[in-house]
Amino acid sequence: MTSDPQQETTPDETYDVIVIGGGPVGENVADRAGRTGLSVALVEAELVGGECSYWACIPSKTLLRPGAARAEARGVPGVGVDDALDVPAVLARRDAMVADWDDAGQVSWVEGAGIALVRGLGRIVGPRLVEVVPEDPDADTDGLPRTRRLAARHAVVVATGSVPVLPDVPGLADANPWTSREATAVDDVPESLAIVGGGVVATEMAVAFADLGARVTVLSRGALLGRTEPWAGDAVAASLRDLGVDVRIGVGTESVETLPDGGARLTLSAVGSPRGGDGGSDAWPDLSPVTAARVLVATGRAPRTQDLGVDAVGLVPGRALDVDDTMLVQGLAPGVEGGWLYAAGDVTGRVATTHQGKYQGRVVGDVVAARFGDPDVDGAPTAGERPPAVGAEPEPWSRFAATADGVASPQVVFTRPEVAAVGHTEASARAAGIDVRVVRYALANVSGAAVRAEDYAGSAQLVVDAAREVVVGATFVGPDAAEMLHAATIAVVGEVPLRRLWHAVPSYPTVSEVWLRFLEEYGL
Ligand SMILES: Cc1cc2nc3c(=O)[nH]c(=O)nc-3n(C[C@H](O)[C@H](O)[C@H](O)COP(=O)(O)OP(=O)(O)OC[C@H]3O[C@@H](n4cnc5c(N)ncnc54)[C@H](O)[C@@H]3O)c2cc1C
Ligand SMILES: NC(=O)c1ccc[n+]([C@@H]2O[C@H](COP(=O)([O-])OP(=O)(O)OC[C@H]3O[C@@H](n4cnc5c(N)ncnc54)[C@H](O)[C@@H]3O)[C@@H](O)[C@H]2O)c1
Repeated sequence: MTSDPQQETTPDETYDVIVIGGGPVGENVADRAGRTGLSVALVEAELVGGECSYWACIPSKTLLRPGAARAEARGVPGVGVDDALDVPAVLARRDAMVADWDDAGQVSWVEGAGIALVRGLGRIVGPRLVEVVPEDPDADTDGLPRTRRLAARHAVVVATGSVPVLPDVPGLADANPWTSREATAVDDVPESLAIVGGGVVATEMAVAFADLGARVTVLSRGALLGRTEPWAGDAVAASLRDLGVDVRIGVGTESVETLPDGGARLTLSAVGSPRGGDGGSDAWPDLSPVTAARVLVATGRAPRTQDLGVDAVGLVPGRALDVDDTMLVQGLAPGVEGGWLYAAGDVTGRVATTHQGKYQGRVVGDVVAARFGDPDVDGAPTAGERPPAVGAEPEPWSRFAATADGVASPQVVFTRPEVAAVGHTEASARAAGIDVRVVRYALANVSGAAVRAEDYAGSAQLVVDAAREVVVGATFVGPDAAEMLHAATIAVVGEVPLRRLWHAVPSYPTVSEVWLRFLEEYGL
């Protein structure tokens, strides 16, 4: 740990606030932190816009959209659709959506917002001190020093995101496996793809690559989408099989052998009990080896703190940055002054979605802006509001608290069917000691579904706190379930009593009419 780096290094530049990481979260932090007149530097090692814009949300959803549009058209007689997708056109649209991996557009937004962009890899070298070096050691620094020492007068906010985890499977690293980066940036669709993992990346990429014409195998240790309702994961497993994907549940990857043609052969073993999580047979899963042109590893992500210098302030590299609800980092070493280090987004290990990270970014941006700037300055959103003292509990649901993280964060998995969920699952509500009542309804039974498609299939569920008669969780599985989720998020965050929801009349004939059915089923 650096004893007193302030005396050891003289900063080259000083800002009020330094944000490390210019992904969607860091951009939001920087924007809001500057709204009370503070000067803000945004340090970005790669592309401004982060993983989400170039290798995650945007390219993956762009690759998934054509198959979804085709399926939707097929559900309506009279609409002619080709069987195969025009793969070059799909990939060209993906390229356009990621701006050909050029961040000029985002940079111009940063500059327009008055934020100083510092390109390079940031590293904490002591309280409020950050060193920045080029990510590529051979890069031309345009006359600037190779190492720039930045000082923050008030705060450093870490928004460095996460990195994929590669499991320690013999031979896997030698097989040159893809992570989501290579999968979302694909130029040549492989003839076959073996996906290790059964979570969000695995299921979304399985649909996308099956749509693009690859022969896909999914190798999952447990039920698919293990953090959602079990019936939602089962529906995705069934639909993947309908798409021709070989879904193996309850299998582990023992070893990987690289084949002379560059492909790989994966040897499998059984994990856990014989019955997979897909509601299927009692038989052991198929453990025959899998051969594929490519392997995609989708076994989760880890907070990106490994090379961040957090040990300089007593934190453990590689671990998530633990934060309170104002996003202030906890656990600095005794003797290191506190109150200046904040974090938001994937790096906190709280929730790994862009929208929730951006929400945390707005919270921490407002906390920093109000704590260290003039919260009442013209145009500041914080006018008239005061943040809690450092370390004090913020008022829940105030602008200075990320209250929704624990109880009301939404997520959409853009598989076919889509899985959209917010708040508690039935199991997590029971574990939290809530007096749970569950209402399930088949979406095909509402008129809007029949109008929408001949073969509309889907299911939806509310988890109700029966003691308070409020919704604490909801899951929608079906075509365009994504667009039905926000009503549920509002009901959960607003703790709207069911008796008041009765007066929120869904339009006819929409699939959202399921809200009326929910309440009728509940007994209203
Ligand atoms: C394949 C895939 C699909 C996804 N799809 C969705 C989706 O549809 N919807 C959704 O909500 N979420 C989705 N996610 C999750 C989403 O991408 C993340 O939650 C989101 O990107 C987190 O934002 P962030 O700003 O915290 O981190 P990131 O987007 O990872 O950005 C962090 C930035 O920090 C930079 N950085 C890191 N370390 C340093 C350093 N030391 N110095 C300087 N810069 C640094 C990085 O270069 C990067 O630009 C997906 C994830 C994956 C992998
Ligand atoms: N639409 C979205 O919102 C979206 C899309 C993609 C990713 N993301 C986010 O990105 C993050 C990463 O996604 P992900 O799918 O990589 O993680 P995940 O946590 O969703 O799934 C990881 C999967 O890998 C399995 N696994 C873990 N270790 C393994 C091992 N050693 N061997 C075999 N299997 C193993 C797990 O059982 C699980 O099925 C997620 O937290 C997710 O929220 C979000």
